[in-house]
Amino acid sequence: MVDYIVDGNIAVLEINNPPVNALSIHVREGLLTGIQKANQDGSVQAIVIIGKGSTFPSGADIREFGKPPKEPWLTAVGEAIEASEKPVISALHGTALGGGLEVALFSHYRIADERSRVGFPEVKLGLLPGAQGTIRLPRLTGLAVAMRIITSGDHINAPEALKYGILDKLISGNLLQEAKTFAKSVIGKPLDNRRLSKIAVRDAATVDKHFDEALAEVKRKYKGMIAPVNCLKSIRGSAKLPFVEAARLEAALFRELLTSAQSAALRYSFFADRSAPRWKLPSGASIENTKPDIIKSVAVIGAGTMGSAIAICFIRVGIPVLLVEQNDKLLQNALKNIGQILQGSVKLNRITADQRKQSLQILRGETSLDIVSDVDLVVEAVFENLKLKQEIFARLDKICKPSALLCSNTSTLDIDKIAVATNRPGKVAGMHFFAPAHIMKLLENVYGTHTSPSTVATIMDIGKRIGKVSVLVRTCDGFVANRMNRMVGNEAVFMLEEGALPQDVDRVLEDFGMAMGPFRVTDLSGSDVGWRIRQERAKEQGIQLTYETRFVNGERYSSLPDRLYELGRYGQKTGKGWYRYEKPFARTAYPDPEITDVINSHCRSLGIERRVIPPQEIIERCLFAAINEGFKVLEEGVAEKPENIDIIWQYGLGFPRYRGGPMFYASQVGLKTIYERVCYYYDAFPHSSYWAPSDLLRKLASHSTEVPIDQWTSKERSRL
Ligand SMILES: CC(C)(COP(=O)(O)OP(=O)(O)OC[C@H]1O[C@@H](n2cnc3c(N)ncnc32)[C@H](O)[C@@H]1OP(=O)(O)O)[C@@H](O)C(=O)NCCC(=O)NCCSC(=O)/C=C/CCCCCCCCCCCCC(=O)O
Repeated sequence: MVDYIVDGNIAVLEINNPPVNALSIHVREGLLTGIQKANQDGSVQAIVIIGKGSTFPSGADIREFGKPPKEPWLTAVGEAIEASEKPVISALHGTALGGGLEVALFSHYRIADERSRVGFPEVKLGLLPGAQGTIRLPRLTGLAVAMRIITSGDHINAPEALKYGILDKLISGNLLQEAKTFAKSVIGKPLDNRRLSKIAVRDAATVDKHFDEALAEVKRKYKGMIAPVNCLKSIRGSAKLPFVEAARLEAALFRELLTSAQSAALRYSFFADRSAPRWKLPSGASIENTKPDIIKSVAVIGAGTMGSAIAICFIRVGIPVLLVEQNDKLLQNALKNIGQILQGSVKLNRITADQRKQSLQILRGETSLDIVSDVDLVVEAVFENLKLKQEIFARLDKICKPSALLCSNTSTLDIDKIAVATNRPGKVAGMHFFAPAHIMKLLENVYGTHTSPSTVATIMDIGKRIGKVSVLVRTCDGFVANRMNRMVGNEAVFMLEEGALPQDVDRVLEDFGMAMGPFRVTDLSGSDVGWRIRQERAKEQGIQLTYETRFVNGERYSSLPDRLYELGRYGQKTGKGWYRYEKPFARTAYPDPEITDVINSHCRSLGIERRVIPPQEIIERCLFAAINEGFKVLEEGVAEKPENIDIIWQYGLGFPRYRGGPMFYASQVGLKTIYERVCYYYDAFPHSSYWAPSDLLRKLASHSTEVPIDQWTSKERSRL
């Protein structure tokens, strides 16, 4: 894993641990013996550490965290590097991250390919750079820059790193050759002034000021996360304490993080990010064996808010879009809005004015569907109504070329029911974007019974091309996101009937870490949307909904949201919803005594006695109900693995990454507890049938020891 090569008077330690040269145990051992050997070898006068392949080490081996640590630890390896009697030069290329950058900071010199990047992304794993990164970096960059780099986890490009003093020299040619030449030039020079442990933090006197400012910033930006706070405490230690004591403090703060639930969740999320887009169908077709079609042009049908935002997703990566809207006035409005949104992106430095211009050049608005005959992919984004969508798909089927894929942005409707309207069900799929579609990272791609593997491969591939985190799910009512989130919404409203207020429910869930509570979310999207869907469904079933309706088909129903709709309280767009806003479209939500009155009078009129609902009950009823549904989603094969569900929640529903997602959270709570509480609530609320415990959950909870999350699907499902 570490090759020891001597060339003249230079020893080269070449790290060879693909794909990212992670500092696994054998790499650490190899580096340590390499340093020792080079120091004992009389012919060697300088040592170069370099990575083979595409990169210098990109960090510690994340898979080793959570297992019993194996010596030598990285700190011991680093201390041997720094103590070397012969100069050690780290030669960086690719991404020198985390422990990789720490190896470089233990070295006496750092040179780097000019295209390389460095950084300490540990905070994103709920950790800190625990091999003295927090106490060495400030000695090079000063406190403010070190605090920013370490608490953000951002990558820094090589020229910037040179400017901050992290690097000594940038290389544009052959890195190894240049490293050897550089090494020769420093032979015999004093080393103590190159050993960071011997150098003071130059702006140590200002540490309290920097600490206070940075702490306020991370508490605002990374609410609820402990790692950024520990990073700052450790950096403060670097300025206040002698080096050895600062290192001891860093180790203690690192250990606290390493064993934290947050780090476990973030490390899980790191691998879930990479695993979720890897799709596999029950037929065996998968990302490994199926080629995507290349999409060169797209039509978006419907130029409402959603359709316009979807169009932006494509044009900003250079894919031409035909935006079709039957009403010319709406179309012109949409084109104007798209221009404005892109102008906003220019102002925020997300794109250049030139990129905006190029994007708009490949956008064309049309009022006739006939124009889409030649596109490779159609994304339909009209109102959520099955009959309307079926009509559009039947027409598209006739107009579009046979190879074109026809996709719907439906958020709930069964893809199979849309596909039957066409003669190409293999080329029909769901592409469920989340609002606002040009901002939200998630794309829930949906396959139906007849969707072909190549259609799946193509929608997953195009998702990646437009920069989305794409997760594949099988069609069902609401797919994964809306199907599970419906339980949160239902329970939240039922708790209003039983004693809570919108702000109580939202506060508890936001304190848990959710980006927004369910009532603030409803106000954002508009309660008229849900009202229309409920009315449609009731009409389909021949049911008349009234304020007195408490059960629909034997299921508990609350008419509270309907009362709000009737009062014209649609949410932010009308300046009133579950909250009050200063004016329509204002963002700040204020609790509204009028809503308290509406809820109280609703309860009085229905004879419901109100009670105090404790925060734990709010968490359990919203999240455990969703988790139980998540197990049903796994059991039915709607989602292939728990990571897919968790990634959907993180990127689509604002679930805190530092809790992993609802399924990972369930694994931390313990499946026995979840199962018992689900049974308890099913007993208490038999008219909410979603509380019926999932068979998979019951099975997994019955094991005497917790079944690890990576075994929740394959083994248990086959035994059901
Ligand atoms: C930018 C990347 C490097 C590359 O990106 P890309 O090209 O897109 O490739 P990916 O798809 O992301 O990755 C390719 C595959 O590699 C896997 N991978 C990537 N990085 C790692 C890694 N660091 N470890 C393991 N595996 C990794 C990835 O999963 C892919 O595999 P697969 O295809 O999915 O199978 C990008 O990959 C990236 O950003 N990587 C992560 C970089 C990172 O986060 N680095 C920091 C890691 S943490 C770290 O370095 C910490 C250092 C401190 C160590 C402190 C030790 C102190 C010891 C003190 C002792 C305390 C003991 C206490 C115990 C006690 O007291 O008892």
